[in-house]
Amino acid sequence: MASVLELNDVSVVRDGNRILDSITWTVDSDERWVILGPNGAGKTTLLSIASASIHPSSGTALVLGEKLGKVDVFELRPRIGFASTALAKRIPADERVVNVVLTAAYSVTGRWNETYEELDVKRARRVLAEWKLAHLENRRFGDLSDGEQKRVQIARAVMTDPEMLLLDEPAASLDLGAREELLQLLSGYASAPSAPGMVMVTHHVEEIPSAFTHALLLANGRVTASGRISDVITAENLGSTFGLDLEVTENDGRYTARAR
Ligand SMILES: Nc1ncnc2c1ncn2[C@@H]1O[C@H](COP(=O)(O)OP(=O)(O)OP(=O)(O)O)[C@@H](O)[C@H]1O
Repeated sequence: MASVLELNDVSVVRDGNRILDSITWTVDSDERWVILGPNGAGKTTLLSIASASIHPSSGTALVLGEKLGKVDVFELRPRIGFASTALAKRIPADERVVNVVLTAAYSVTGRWNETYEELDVKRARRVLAEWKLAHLENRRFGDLSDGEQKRVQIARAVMTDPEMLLLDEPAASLDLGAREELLQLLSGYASAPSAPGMVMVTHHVEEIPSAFTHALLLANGRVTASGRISDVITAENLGSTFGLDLEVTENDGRYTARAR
């Protein structure tokens, strides 16, 4: 299986602080990873490397086989699907949902020209249907609920058939129904053989979609555990990562955690 991400001894230093410290990590195209860790652990910074948004201060990072620092990131980034709240904030509130998704094919937010290929429009509609958004295609993005907006962001991220999909806290701020609906859709997407390598950052084990295969735990910029999800999401590993005495349970690939 080809690797979509290969980090070797990667560190990121900002203002003299080592916010990522000697990370060595490989994501293969048939793996779906979740990253968990306390606030400030470095999760978003790690996704910034994976999305070719920043370069390591030291170490080497191969993204889709291309070495950061040696590759034109403007050619690399369109091959990566990325959904995050920071990106969503750049979507104009009055943009129609279908255009939010469609403009991904042109790597812009905000509709900028009226001549889209019919094929792209068809694909945007198919993706909207897959993410249960077809009935909202003509609504303004800013008028959607949080749950609907999150699904639109992911639909936009998968519109271009990315070779790697990165999701930064896709279920944050969702109510129980919206979270469960999103997790079901993510699980369905992740279990398709054609799905790309995936990495999702979350704060809660309850937000891990059941089809996810691997987990990486981070604390203070360092990896505290990584590997197959059932080996990593344990009371011992999460307890030492979060500095808590925890009880962790698993049921059909879904996890819960509580302080003891
Ligand atoms: N450009 C920067 N300059 C200085 N410090 C930074 C910079 N970017 C991030 N940091 C710091 O690095 C640490 C890791 O930040 P990061 O956002 O990656 O953590 P996180 O695990 O995603 O946190 P959260 O769970 O709160 O979103 C934080 O202490 C943050 O303040």
